[in-house]
This record gives sequence, structure tokens and C-alpha cells, in this order.
Amino acid sequence: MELSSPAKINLWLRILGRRPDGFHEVETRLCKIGIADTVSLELLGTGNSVALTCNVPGIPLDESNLAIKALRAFEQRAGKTHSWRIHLEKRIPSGAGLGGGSSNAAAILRAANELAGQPLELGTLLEIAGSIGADVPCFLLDTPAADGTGRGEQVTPAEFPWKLPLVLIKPAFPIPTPWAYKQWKDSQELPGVLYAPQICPWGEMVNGLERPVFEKYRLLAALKTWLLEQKGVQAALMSGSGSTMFAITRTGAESAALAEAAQQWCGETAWVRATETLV
Ligand SMILES: C[C@@](CO)(OP(=O)(O)O)[C@H](O)COP(=O)(O)OP(=O)(O)OC[C@H]1O[C@@H](n2ccc(N)nc2=O)[C@H](O)[C@@H]1O
Ligand SMILES: Nc1ncnc2c1ncn2[C@@H]1O[C@H](COP(=O)(O)OP(=O)(O)O)[C@@H](O)[C@H]1O
Repeated sequence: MELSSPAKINLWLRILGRRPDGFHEVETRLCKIGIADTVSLELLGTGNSVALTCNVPGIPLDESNLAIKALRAFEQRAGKTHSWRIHLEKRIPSGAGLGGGSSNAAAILRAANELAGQPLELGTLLEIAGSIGADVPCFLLDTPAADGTGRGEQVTPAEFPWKLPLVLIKPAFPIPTPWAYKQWKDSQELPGVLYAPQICPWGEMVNGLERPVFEKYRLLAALKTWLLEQKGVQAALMSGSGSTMFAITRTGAESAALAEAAQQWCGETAWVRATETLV
């Protein structure tokens, strides 16, 4: 069984505070976008082995892969093991704040449940998803957008009728999510950079993780400032914990032109794509 496993951006990510368990209380709006991995899952028969392959080097192929974690958690809850084969065709860069691994985990939960004859209900799948990672449950919802509260794992579908043209820019370096949250409390704003909410028809775009991330990765702060000066840009923000920055333009032609200019600005090692939010 083959499933599309889309990336997300966070249109806003408000951090309300650090919790006693070390996680942070957040309010976020996740939107699925037109960049996706393809996840293939095959049920081989009896046993308990998982063979994982992937088209790109550098993705872990052992039990630390979120796709395998999802499969193991599914089998534990369903109370039955099988032998499986997974292939990940990755197009979403990792350590990018685009939720690639989380999306793969959700696709595996859906596919495994389907292939095993639907032993688990959506509520149970959402619970398992939340135990794998804060971003996983939103990818189990059918809607193109969702709101997350708590760690981000308490999700509700969100109305989002806008098909927004986007440019995504990920410099060559990744950013580990735990590091970004850890720096949040004691971080400072850089002068001359816009951190304030950008008021848009779909809501107030802001990302509380820009403060800690920009302090170390000055290039991203400079990139945000540059994006906000470009023709047709309605808003620019970091997605999740980075390192992807995204800009929303008014038209697809503007996002195509901006993608070209951004590639030149960042150099050829950056990953740059023009796409749009899913509706
Ligand atoms: C920042 C966001 C925004 O959507 O996405 P990414 O940048 O990772 O894509 C999420 O909050 C990330 O979600 P996810 O990547 O699933 O994180 P998890 O695996 O649950 O957590 C990784 C680590 O980040 C920290 N963490 C995560 C979520 C949260 N609300 N508070 C935290 O402090 C914790 O240190 C945790 O151990
Ligand atoms: N299926 C997967 N796809 C991508 N990365 C994965 C996967 N499973 C585990 N990882 C690990 O998770 C880390 C974060 O990856 P990812 O979820 O793509 O980024 P982010 O949390 O920034 O959106 C990577 O460093 C990678 O080694």
C-alpha cells in the first residue's frame, strides 16, 4: 500500500510556557503543503521483522526511524505482530521544521491499520500518534489544516479555505527540535528583525521559536528580513523549529520568481521550492 505523506508548515506557533514535564505548552496551526514523501508499506506475513529502505542517505534505517516506531506502537496496541516491508521515498528535507518524519509515522499508522483489517479506531490511532511525537496526530486528520494545543498533540481540524502560494527555503544545515525548545526561555531578540505577529486574513503569523533559533543562526534572521522586502510577499516566517523559512506570496507567478531569487541569495546548497498550501 502506497500513501502520500505531505509536509506541513506552522502558520503560527505560540509558546505559552515550559511545563513541569519539560515539554512546552503551545498553540499552533499546521497546514499541509504540496511537498510530500511517498510511504509504501507491505504486509509480508507472520513474524515480527521490519525491513526499511529509503531513497536518501542519512535517514536512520533502524528502530529510531519514526516509521518503525509507529509500526511497533501500532502492533503493541493491536496485540498482534507481522513481518513488514517499508520503503520511504523522501522529498521532504529532514531537520527542516516541515514534519517529514512525523508525517511518515502517521502514514504508517493509517496503512498498517488498513492492512491489518482496521483493528483500531481513529481515537486510538491519535493516542498512539501523540506518544510518538507532538506533530504526528495532525497528519492523521483528513483535513488540510489543524490546530494543535498541549504539546501540540491535541488536535482539532481547522477550516482553511486559502490555497496560499509559498516559497520554502531550507539552508544546508538542519536544526534539532529539542535544542530550539531548550534555548527558548533564555533567548533574546536580535535588533532590527521582525518577530511581532504579521496580521493576515487567515490569522496572526508568529513563531516563538524564531527568537532562540535566530540568535544562533543569524542567516535565518537575515533571510526573513530579505523575504519581507521582496515583491508580492504577504508574510514570512520560520516553520516549526526551522531551518526552513517560508514566504507567502499573492500569486503562483510571484512565488516562482521569488524561489529563483531566493536560490541566488542563499546559494546552490540551499533547498528551495515554490509550492502551495493544500485545500
Ligand atoms: C516545533 C514543531 C512545531 O510543529 O515541529 P518541528 O519543527 O519539529 O517540525 C513541534 O512542536 C515539534 O514536534 P515534534 O517534532 O513531533 O516533537 P517531539 O518529537 O514531540 O519532541 C521533540 C522534543 O522537542 C521538545 N518539545 C517538543 C514539543 C513541545 N511542545 N515542547 C517541547 O519542549 C522536547 O524536548 C521533545 O523531547
Ligand atoms: N522517517 C523519517 N524521516 C525523516 N527523518 C526521520 C525519520 N525518522 C526519524 N528521523 C530523524 O528525525 C529527525 C527530525 O526529522 P524530521 O521529522 O524530518 O524533521 P523536523 O522535526 O524538523 O520536521 C532527523 O534528524 C532524522 O534523523
